Amino acid sequence: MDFQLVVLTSVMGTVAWASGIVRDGQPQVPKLDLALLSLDNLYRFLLLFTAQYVVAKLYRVVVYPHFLSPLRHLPGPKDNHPFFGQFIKILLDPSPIGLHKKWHSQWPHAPFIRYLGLFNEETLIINTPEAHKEVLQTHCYSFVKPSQLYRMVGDITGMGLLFSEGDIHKRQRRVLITLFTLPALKKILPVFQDSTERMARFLEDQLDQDGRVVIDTVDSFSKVALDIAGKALMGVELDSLANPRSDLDFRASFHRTLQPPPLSAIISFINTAVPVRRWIPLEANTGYIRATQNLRRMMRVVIDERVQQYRECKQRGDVFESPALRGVGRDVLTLMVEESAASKGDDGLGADEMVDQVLTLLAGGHESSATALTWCMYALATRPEMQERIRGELKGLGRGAGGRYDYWGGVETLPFLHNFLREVMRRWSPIVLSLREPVEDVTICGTFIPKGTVIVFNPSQVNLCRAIWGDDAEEFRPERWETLKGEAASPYALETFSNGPRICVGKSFAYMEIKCVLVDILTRFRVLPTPEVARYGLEDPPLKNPSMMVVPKGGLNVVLERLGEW
Ligand code: HEM
Repeated sequence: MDFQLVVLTSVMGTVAWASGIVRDGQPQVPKLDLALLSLDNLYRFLLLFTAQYVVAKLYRVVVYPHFLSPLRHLPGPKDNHPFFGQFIKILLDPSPIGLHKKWHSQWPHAPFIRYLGLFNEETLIINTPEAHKEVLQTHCYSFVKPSQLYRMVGDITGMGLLFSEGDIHKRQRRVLITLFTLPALKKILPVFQDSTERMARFLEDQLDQDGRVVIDTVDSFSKVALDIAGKALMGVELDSLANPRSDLDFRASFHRTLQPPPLSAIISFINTAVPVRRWIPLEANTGYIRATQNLRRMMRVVIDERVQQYRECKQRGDVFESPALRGVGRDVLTLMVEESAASKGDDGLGADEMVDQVLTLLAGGHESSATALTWCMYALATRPEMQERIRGELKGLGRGAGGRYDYWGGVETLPFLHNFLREVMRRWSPIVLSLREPVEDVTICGTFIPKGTVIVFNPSQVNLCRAIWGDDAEEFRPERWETLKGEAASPYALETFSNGPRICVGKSFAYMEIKCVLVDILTRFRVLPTPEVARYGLEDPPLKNPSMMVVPKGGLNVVLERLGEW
């Protein structure tokens, strides 16, 4: 914005200077010179531009945040770098949420904590349940996702539900929410069960002579969750998807975008603050761009085929089933195509919109569910008594046809399993943060927030708050969910899936997926810590930073051991 404004005023200044509107400080009759594009005028322009740009930046970086901003008195760290604020400290911290947590413990009751980001950009962290409620629910549509957030993941998702705003968001949400209702999930469940059973059989095949296998949970569950998502969201075997014009198949492209190599992750981190993506010719960056373009092309092929197959099937008067899921169940894309075909007026989704939506669901759901599964495995490996408790609950359930547990009347109702999972979600919220900015000046919990201020929504800020969860907030204690009291009983005390009109659309889908995986693992294997994990004990392993997910640095290995009869 500053840049455009300064260019405009510099052009106007150059014209005025060159054509003699102002000379010796006196206004003159303008005399337009046809040779405006001369070298002299270029020097004049550069002079005016540099002078004005430096003044504008000094104002933004030094004067406004330190002396004029109405937010400058809010609580927050003051040990800022003169130009980079807390940016470098956040980047170099051992945890992506470490400094946020530290500031929260210093100011637990402040609705917002203010810190300065890159070039001293003022940033507010939502800090209390009340402030979360106001931003995410009461004033939800007074806030939008800022361009920084789009630059984090928008290359992958496009303008799907995650980034649409206002009436477009409400319309898309109406369509997508129907795909995650209980009847829809019941159609999707067999696809999950099919996939998780195949995963368990695959793991059994990997066991050594002692009946053991070591798995890197981060890597393995990322693959498992992507397989499940491929089937459950798109009705395809991901290994069958490739782009003939690229050496990266779907899986590799997805991996390249969501788990980038370190330099690529750093470029992505910088790109959220300053849009440098287009200008960096390094392979670490161009590889990322190629991978995102590749994903979109492959997705478009799948969707065009699905729409075509659906139309042909309807013309024949048959019930449509995705070819890869015949006799198994339904996938979200098919439900989306059916819903769009049946919808009246403008509610249906076009093919481009479907590409955005499916990639949004895939990006929104895959890595977050995989990360939650990693933390489940970590919790189980370090707390064997909890494995036994879940097995004990499963023992009480009967098995139906094909040896499968009844899900809705059985697995879904197991209290300890549910509390275990809720505690995993609280203790290790997979998502590091999301962003908002107000589209107009707003006052939230008595704090005046000017339009355009960057607002950070970090679920762990309330999930781990001692004032809400007690002095043992950092402990992993599923039992706490049996008797929630006071503020902990409020839905705003747990922000892992957000709240309000933009609450995660895939929350029940994620719970169902994770429970299916846990059941298949815990009924076949004992989960044991590797010596490295045993060394961490009940302390968290080191975390990856920068990262969009709260995930162990360099992976996290556990041992799966054949269980035998139990
Ligand atoms: C453990 C797993 C998951 C976690 C922790 C999680 C967390 C979240 C959070 C915090 C948001 C709010 C983001 C924001 O407002 O900026 C969100 C939104 C969203 N999530 Fe999830 N999610 C999970 C699984 C899923 C799954 C499985 C899907 C899809 C299949 C999904 C799809 C979405 C979508 C589409 C949105 C945008 C909703 C909207 O803006 O209306 N998520 N999720």
